Amino acid sequence: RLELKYGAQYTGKRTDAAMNKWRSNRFGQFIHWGLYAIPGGVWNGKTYNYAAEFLKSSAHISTATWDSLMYKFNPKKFNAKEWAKMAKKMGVKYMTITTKHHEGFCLWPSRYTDFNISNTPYKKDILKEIVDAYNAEGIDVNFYYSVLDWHNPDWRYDIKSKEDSIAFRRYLDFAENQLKELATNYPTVKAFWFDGTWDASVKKNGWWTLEVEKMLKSVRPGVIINSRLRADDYGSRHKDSNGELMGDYESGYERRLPDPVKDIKVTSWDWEACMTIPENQWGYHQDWSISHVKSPLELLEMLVHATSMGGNFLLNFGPKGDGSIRSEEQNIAKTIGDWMAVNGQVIYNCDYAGLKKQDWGYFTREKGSNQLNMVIFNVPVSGLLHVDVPKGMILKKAHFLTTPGQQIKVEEIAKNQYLLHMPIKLYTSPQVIVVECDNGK
Ligand SMILES: C#C[C@@H]1N[C@@H](C)[C@@H](O)[C@H]1O
Repeated sequence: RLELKYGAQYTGKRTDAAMNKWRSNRFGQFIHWGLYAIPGGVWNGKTYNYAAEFLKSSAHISTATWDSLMYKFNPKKFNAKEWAKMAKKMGVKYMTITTKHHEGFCLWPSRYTDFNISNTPYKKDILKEIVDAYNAEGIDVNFYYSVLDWHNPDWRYDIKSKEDSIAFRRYLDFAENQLKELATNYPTVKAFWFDGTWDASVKKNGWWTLEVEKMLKSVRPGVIINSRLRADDYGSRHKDSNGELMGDYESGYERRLPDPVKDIKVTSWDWEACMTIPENQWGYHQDWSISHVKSPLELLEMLVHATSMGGNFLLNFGPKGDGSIRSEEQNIAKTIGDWMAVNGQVIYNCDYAGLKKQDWGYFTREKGSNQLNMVIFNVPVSGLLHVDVPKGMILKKAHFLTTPGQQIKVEEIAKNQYLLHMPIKLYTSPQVIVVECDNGK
């Protein structure tokens, strides 16, 4: 093992109340909103297919031109309470919002840069409106913060000279001041979601990433930090040079999920996957016909998949520049919310059940419960659901979550092997079967 000054500060899962709440939340809404929402992936009449929040670089727009978008940011259709109500109905328990994305524009009236909401026609502290509206709906709010900052002249992609080092040190002080400002002025914030930390300049300053983690945890005790902030003494990210996870949960799953067999080890630490609805658009893009757009059922399966492996699922929304939510996103929120209203108990406060993955779908288990949840996406033509159980576990009774009075036949076919007999019919939404187990302990 290497002696590290800036490596993991602890091993194993945090078990304090704040982390237990973060874990039990399971389902979150990501919101990417900034100046990039105004052009929405189109510049001078040309549509750029790459992620809309990267339009400045895709269309080779100068910083001066891009930054002047600030004078156009005036979301007339913005209504924080409507956003929060939609999120509540979708069934999310937390929301992570981009306080500052790579463009450097701040949704809050930061005292450390003029490139912020107070200098837009909107003027008001829009971040506070959003935090208050979501908190009022009982939804926890987390802050996304990009360390990468295209606006700040002290930002550096690498440190190649004394001048770079002096400038970047100024930048790190600026960023730390902004983070302290966010943690101080928005006291209900529950977690910080760092991004834009992949460049050599940050990897060469692992000390700063630990200093920021410690500062935030002292300003806001219990606050949760993602692994993406962290670099160790040797520039190793997410996991330190001894292979230990840094921060409080792994946040490397971006637009992908761990494999239920090959990546089963993720069940031993906390993690979160963040997901776009189109293939790769985080900020609002005017034209979603340029790529596949995931259906509500595809996204619902990803949520269940994440829960089944002990992870959180953060589904992204990209509000328009006028503050409205596009109809496709509203429809997805409604469809997922309708399912969650009936079946949310197999997601919230649920975790990896410890059983072998089967083709028909996913197992989840509520913490401390002797009830096994089976979420079925692929009904076998035989109607027979195969279940391999760990030694000592006995499956007793089963029924659909929604019809507790109708038993489903549970047939033991061999040692630690069962078949559940599902009525053969057309199912048009994921089915949930709950199974009473005897864990033999
Ligand atoms: C690349 C990249 C960024 N990481 C995602 C979470 C989005 O913020 C995207 O712009």
